[in-house]
Amino acid sequence: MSLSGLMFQSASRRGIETGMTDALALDAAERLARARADLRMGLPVMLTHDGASALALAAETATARRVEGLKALGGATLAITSKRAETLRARAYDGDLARIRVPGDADRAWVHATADPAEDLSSPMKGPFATLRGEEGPSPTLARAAIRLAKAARLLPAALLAPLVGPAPEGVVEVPAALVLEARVAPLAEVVSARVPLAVAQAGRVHVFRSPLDDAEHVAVEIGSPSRDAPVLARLHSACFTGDLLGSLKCDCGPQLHAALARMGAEGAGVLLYLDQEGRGIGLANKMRAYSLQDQGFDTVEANHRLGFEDDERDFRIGAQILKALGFRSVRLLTNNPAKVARMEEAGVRVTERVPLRVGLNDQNAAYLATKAAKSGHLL
Ligand SMILES: Nc1nc2c(ncn2[C@@H]2O[C@H](COP(=O)(O)OP(=O)(O)OP(=O)(O)O)[C@@H](O)[C@H]2O)c(=O)[nH]1
Ligand SMILES: [Zn+2]
Repeated sequence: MSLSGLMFQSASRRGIETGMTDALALDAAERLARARADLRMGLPVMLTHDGASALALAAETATARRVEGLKALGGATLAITSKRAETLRARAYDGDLARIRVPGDADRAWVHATADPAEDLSSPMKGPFATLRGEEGPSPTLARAAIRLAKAARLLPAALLAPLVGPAPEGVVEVPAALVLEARVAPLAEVVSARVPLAVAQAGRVHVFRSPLDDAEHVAVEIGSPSRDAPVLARLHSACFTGDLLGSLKCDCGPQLHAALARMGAEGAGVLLYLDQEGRGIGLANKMRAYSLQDQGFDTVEANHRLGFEDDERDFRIGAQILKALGFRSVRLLTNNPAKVARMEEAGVRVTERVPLRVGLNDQNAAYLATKAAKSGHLL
């Protein structure tokens, strides 16, 4: 019996009116949250589109039992991004993604090895891969939604799908693909703010923002009492656990974070957004996978691609939304990344000045910074 069926039955048995049943039904945000959590746990989700449905598992968390269960439904497909397909030399007929026909003898190890580039160099004999085109298998829309959910769950961007006829199996959450693919900016709301005196300025205040659509927690650090009527000195800093907390020498994040705060302290005013976008939006585990690939000789951009990600998976509209929520309309932006300036302007936050932030260059990160300059347009 489906989950919604269960809820309906227990509610009606107790004579509770329809209003209560409605109150128990999952809304769009809850469905997405359930789907992300379930994929992380290795559970399947049901995706629907245009009258067709598929069961989907994240390749990374799929257990042997569930892989076999999905294959038993007939015609299992592994959906990967076109970036990953390039590395695997698999033909991508669907633009941004490729649907690989899962061979009859493929097991969990095959699924993992196809999704995860960790062993690409040590076992290069993967494939050849037969990819689907057109009407074959689960539609590109279903496959795309499954990959998008895996990314949102901070897993490897690959999903195993099998066609499903009939209602959702017991306990499996049903999610329309359109819900996943609709490009929406998370509606952020401030949860709380409190005074935090900082080394760089006694007058510090930390604001915490959350969205009902995901598990992210973004922070704004306000220094002094910046005027809302003039451009504020601002930094959009993406979380970097290794650089910000551990003092990693592989990037320049830690020194940038501290230099930005110091400058705001010196000017007596500013706002630093600490955005929950670890690893340019791919999450810490995937960033560490990228680091392993970098130790095999790939640069920061190539490593992202081999994993199946774009160079940069961040959504800077989040930063713009927080600035606006705090009442700021224009900024002097501390960054070396022209894309950040462009994204702010597009999102309706005026950037009156780009303030360069050149700190933290060392022997270990020189190649990383050079790659960002050459491939991602960063200004040195
Ligand atoms: N995927 C990936 N992420 C990385 C790597 N090195 C650092 N990062 C992440 O890159 C992000 C850097 O963030 P920022 O410093 O805000 O952004 P930026 O694009 O470098 O721009 P500015 O610093 O403003 O010039 C952080 O989320 C880091 O965790 C890497 O090799 N791979
Ligand atoms: Zn970093």
